[in-house]
Amino acid sequence: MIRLVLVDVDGTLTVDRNSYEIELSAIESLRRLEKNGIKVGLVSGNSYPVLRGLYTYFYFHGGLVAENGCIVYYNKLVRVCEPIDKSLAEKFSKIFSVISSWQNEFKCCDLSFTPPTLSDKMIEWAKNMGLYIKSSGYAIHISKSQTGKGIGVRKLIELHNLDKSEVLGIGDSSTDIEFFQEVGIKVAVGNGDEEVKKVANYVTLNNSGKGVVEIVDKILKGELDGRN
Ligand SMILES: O=C(O)COP(=O)(O)O
Ligand SMILES: [Mg+2]
Repeated sequence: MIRLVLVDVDGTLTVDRNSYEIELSAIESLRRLEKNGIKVGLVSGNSYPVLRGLYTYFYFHGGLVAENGCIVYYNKLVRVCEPIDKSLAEKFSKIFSVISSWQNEFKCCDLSFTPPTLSDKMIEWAKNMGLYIKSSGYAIHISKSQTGKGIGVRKLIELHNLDKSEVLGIGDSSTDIEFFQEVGIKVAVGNGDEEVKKVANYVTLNNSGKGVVEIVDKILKGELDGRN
């Protein structure tokens, strides 16, 4: 029985993968889940203040995982990663002529940069610095420990006292692969990265936010957890 649905933000709740426009029908759909007793949570590389704001006003109650797994909130705030040296934001942006996100001021452990294109030189630099580097398709992320959304999702599910089989996750990019390893039912949106679709139990026909609407309908009809 699905008791918790965890949703990525950029590229999954938006109208498309290169957009910051929230697909409002996806929010309305997820609210229907909550009305049917299935809590909804957010999982993203965005900072805690951004995610807490979205979570509050979307009126979801399943908690959140911010900074690509490093910050977890569900009735209480838990930091799961080691803090990063914030001076790396300026260093990385100078070396690779990328823009340090305004959100980095409000982050502890995961720093993000645009444009999101990861180069071999960046990967080599991160390796030499002992840093973890990845791209969500919206931003490049560096962090100190081998973070990834999975460690935050595991903590959130623990705070819910649920089994992973009771949790469904929806995502679009390679940063959602670690997330998917911690949930029972893995859903990739139709326009998601090929590597995410490969590990998904289900790929929506629709893209991004419309894909969320599609999967919510299936959940409410009991089509995804063997109820019919
Ligand atoms: O890259 C980001 O900061 C946000 O991306 P996500 O919500 O898809 O994790
Ligand atoms: Mg995403």
